[in-house]
Parts: sequence; C-alpha cells; structure tokens
Amino acid sequence: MDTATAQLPDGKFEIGKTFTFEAGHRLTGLPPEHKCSRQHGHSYTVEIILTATTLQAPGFVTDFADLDPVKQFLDRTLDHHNLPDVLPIEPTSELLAQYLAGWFLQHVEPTIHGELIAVRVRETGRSWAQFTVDRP
Ligand SMILES: Nc1nc2c(c(=O)[nH]1)N=C([C@H](O)[C@H](O)COP(=O)(O)OP(=O)(O)OP(=O)(O)O)CN2
Ligand SMILES: [Zn+2]
Repeated sequence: MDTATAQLPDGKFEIGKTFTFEAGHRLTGLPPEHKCSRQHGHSYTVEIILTATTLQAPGFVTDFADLDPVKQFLDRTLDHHNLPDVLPIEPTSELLAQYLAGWFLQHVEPTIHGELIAVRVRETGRSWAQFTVDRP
C-alpha cells in the first residue's frame, strides 16, 4: 500500500487530559431528606478538553505537560478539602465544572496554543456534568 498518497482531511483537533482529586462536600440547597445534603465524599475526576485547528511542533494541540498547572491547582486547592470550605460556589458537578473552566481561562489558556472547549467533572463512575465554553 502507498502510504504517501493518503489525503489529510480538513478539520479540527481535540485533546483531553484527566485529573483526579479527593474531596468532601454536601449540598446545602437540597432538602434535608436528600442523601446529598449530608456530608460525604467523592473521588473526583476532572477532564479538560481543548481544541485547535492548527498544531504546534511536533504535532500538538497543546503539550499535555503544559496542563500541569491544573494538577497543581487541584492538589493545592481542592484535594483532601471540604469543598464548601474552599469554593465560592455550591459544589455541584455542574458548578464545579463552570468554576474550573473560569479558572482555566484566566490562568492557563493564555499560556497555551489550544483553546478550552469544555470541562467535565465526574463525582462517580456513573455520573458527570460538563460546562462548555461559549465562544463568540
Ligand atoms: N445534576 C446533579 N445531580 C446531582 C449532583 C450533581 O452534582 N449534579 N450531585 C449529587 C450528589 O453529590 C451525589 O453524591 C452524587 O449523586 P448520585 O449519582 O446519585 O450518587 P450515587 O453514587 O449514590 O448514585 P447511585 O447510582 O444511586 O448509587 C446528587 N445529584
Ligand atoms: Zn456528592
């Protein structure tokens, strides 16, 4: 087979990197009979999803290593904390995804080639919430 004649289609590239942290929370906006109004904890997963239409050498949307500040922020700020004590938001998955997107746009996106599409937060293996950034 002649590999040199393969056509490269137009399109965009997308990458993702997953981070984890452990934290406690309770949702004060829920009625007391709801199980999530009680203090409990999760092994959280945070996925950062980026896009670009062009690549940086040697062929990266963004070097995965350039996302290390996300790990440092999660380790320093959220890991092994009680989320209501350290966050200015009700710590639902949806609001946590939006909060982390805001932090990423301010602190990481200006330093990288790729553009944030979305942040996805998992509290459990069966449930997730995603915040997708609006772009003009
Ligand atoms: N849309 C959302 N719904 C719920 C959230 C949330 O962030 N967004 N959070 C919770 C609680 O934090 C709860 O701990 C997680 O919910 P749930 O999936 O019900 O957890 P379980 O693992 O206990 O689920 P089972 O499938 O019943 O075992 C609640 N809802
Ligand atoms: Zn919970």
